[in-house]
Amino acid sequence: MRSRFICSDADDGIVNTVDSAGETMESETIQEELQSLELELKDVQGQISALIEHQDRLYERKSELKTLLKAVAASSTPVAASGGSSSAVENWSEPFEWDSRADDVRFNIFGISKYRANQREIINAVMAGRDVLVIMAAGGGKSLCYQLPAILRGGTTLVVSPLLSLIQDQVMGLAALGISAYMLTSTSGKENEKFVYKALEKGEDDLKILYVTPEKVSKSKRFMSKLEKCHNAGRLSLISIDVSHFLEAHCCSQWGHDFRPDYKNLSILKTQFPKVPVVALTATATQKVQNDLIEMLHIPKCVKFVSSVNRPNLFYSVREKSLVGKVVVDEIAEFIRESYSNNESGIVYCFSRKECEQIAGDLRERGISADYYHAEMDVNMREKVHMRWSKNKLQVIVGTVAFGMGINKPDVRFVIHHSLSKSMETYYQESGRAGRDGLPSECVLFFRSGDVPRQARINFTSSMVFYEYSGLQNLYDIVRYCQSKTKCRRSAFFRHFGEPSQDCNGMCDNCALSSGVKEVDVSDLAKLVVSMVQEMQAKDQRVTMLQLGDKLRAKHKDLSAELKREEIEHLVIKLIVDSVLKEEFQHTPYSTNAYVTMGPLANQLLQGRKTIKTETSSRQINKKTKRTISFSGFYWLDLQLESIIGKLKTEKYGDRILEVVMRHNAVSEQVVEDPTKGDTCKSRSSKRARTQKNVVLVESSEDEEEAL
Ligand SMILES: Nc1ncnc2c1ncn2[C@@H]1O[C@H](COP(=O)(O)OP(=O)(O)OP(=O)(O)O)[C@@H](O)[C@H]1O
Ligand SMILES: [Mg+2]
Repeated sequence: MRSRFICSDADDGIVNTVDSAGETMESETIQEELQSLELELKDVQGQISALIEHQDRLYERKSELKTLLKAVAASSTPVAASGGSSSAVENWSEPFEWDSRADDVRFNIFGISKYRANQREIINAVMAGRDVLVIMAAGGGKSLCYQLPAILRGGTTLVVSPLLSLIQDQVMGLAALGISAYMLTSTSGKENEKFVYKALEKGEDDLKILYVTPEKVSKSKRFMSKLEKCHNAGRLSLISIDVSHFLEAHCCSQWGHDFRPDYKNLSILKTQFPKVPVVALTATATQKVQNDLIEMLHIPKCVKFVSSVNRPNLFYSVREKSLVGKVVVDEIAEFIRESYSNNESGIVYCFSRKECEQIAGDLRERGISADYYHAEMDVNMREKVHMRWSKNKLQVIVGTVAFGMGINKPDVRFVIHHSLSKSMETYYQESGRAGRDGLPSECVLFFRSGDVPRQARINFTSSMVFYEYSGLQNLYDIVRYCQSKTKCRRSAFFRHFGEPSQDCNGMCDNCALSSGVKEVDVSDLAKLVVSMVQEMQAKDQRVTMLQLGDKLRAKHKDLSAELKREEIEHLVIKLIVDSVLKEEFQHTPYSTNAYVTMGPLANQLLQGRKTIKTETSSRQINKKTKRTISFSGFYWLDLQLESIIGKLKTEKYGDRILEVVMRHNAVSEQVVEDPTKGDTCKSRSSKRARTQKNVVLVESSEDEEEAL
């Protein structure tokens, strides 16, 4: 019988029981229990910190949603139509003494027959000497809002614009209209600089509009002293600041946005020239960013005009991206050939410079006139490609997102994303390069779950750690946009920009095509995935999304039969987006690895308190059907009709014309629906002709009766 005595170790209160045989059997079991306790404690502490982090996110999201709610409430009251931050409801739509002069300049100099939404009101507020903040969709017509007053007000208008290529575009465009517009930038040469400085100082030469970059204002003392002279002589009549791209490219997020340093110094313009009206313009800005902008530019009393972010003429769609690169390029080439065979201009955005060059070459091999454009190219080469494309000598430009910022081509008919963008904001801006002339255009995004970690990794280099959370949430917003097979694509933009939802008019794939989408409960499979991550985490093993998929299929042979790799990837990404799993990044000097770990809601799923459902769709977007449906909807034809035969005739004859077209469409659709009949290429060409004819514009002619 073994005697036992007890020694108590007062420090940590652990009681050691020691067998008289000197052997400490229990202590081993106690040690083991202690170890598993330590492990479990570690796990629980991990979960607690994850839950606290998740709680922080929820608080942030809650305050963000409250801001959105205020914005939505504000935008539904009349005063907010102009969003005036001034107390009194000012009516900028009433007649003003400059109306006839403004109409004359608008029509005879700019060749514009009528104002678009908000343009006249904005021009009136600027002419009345008010500071103005303009939020207007890409292609909405912001430039007219300061260029027209620049002519009416006399003196010199200073325009601060973010990008050299935008400035060149604008100066060229204005010079072509006979307006004396100049630029003062790193590339504008000594002669030009001499002329501009003399014109600022003396005022003898006609200097209507002067374009500079934000750097010029914040860095050049000489420039500011010349501008002072112009102001002191009473000739500085207006300051326009194009604040699109004022956010750091890497984090367009209302949580962690940061202004480009040179923009922060622009408040000097209002401080130095308090009486000169400032008009700030951008395509997108959430409520919070708007407030920060007003503060940054020192225009607290400005009148705010917030137009809808809606781009009714754009058809948004998401396509599944094949694992095989060649298949993706074939699909892109076929889409362009099928739908845009008349050399209509388009952009293909790629993830990296290498991909740009590869895809441009592949498209050329498939008979598409395409070339690439990225920041590493020699400047002249880049200019040449941009020029050829602008002059329609090149149909498709294949660029990285850097390209999007510099172009103003109004007739871009399609924007294709070969990979997903980094956020809803950037996707809105990049896709917004399409259809700036207001005519129907298409925005297609090729989505594959495997691209998500790549996008996340590339965006979150080590210097990005601070923005990691907000940047990730932004990336997950666009992943949700891509993964949904039922939610209207447009509504994702309204939600992101805090705007009440508007009717899509069938101008997105999820609205245009019959549903045929089913929800499937995949909670059991999700539990297998999460348990596998849990086991590996317990053994301190890290796993990437790809490795997880392979391990799962290796472990559950029965699964691998019916489950394709991309379906597992799709599920893992969905679990990450739903906070059941989490992406963690390990930054090394050479690369950033994205690992999958347990998320804050993992246990809810494992304990059966959460279900996971994915959407499967039997529907295939038949290119032709989609084209016919999307572009023959009454909405879009109505839109075209009005821009061709004007509002009055559309109201008078529009329905009858649409009826005729829809009747033709119905015929062409039957042919489209059963391509098996006869020789498809023959019927396709006759289909194309008919489809093309029906979608082609109804020419405006005096004898409308003829067209019926
Ligand atoms: N009232 C109008 N009627 C017809 N076309 C217009 C009108 N106003 C502007 N446009 C044209 O629409 C196109 C886009 O205008 P603009 O470049 O000013 O857009 P934007 O709002 O600056 O876009 P972004 O945000 O992309 O810079 C231009 O070709 C311009 O001439
Ligand atoms: Mg613009």
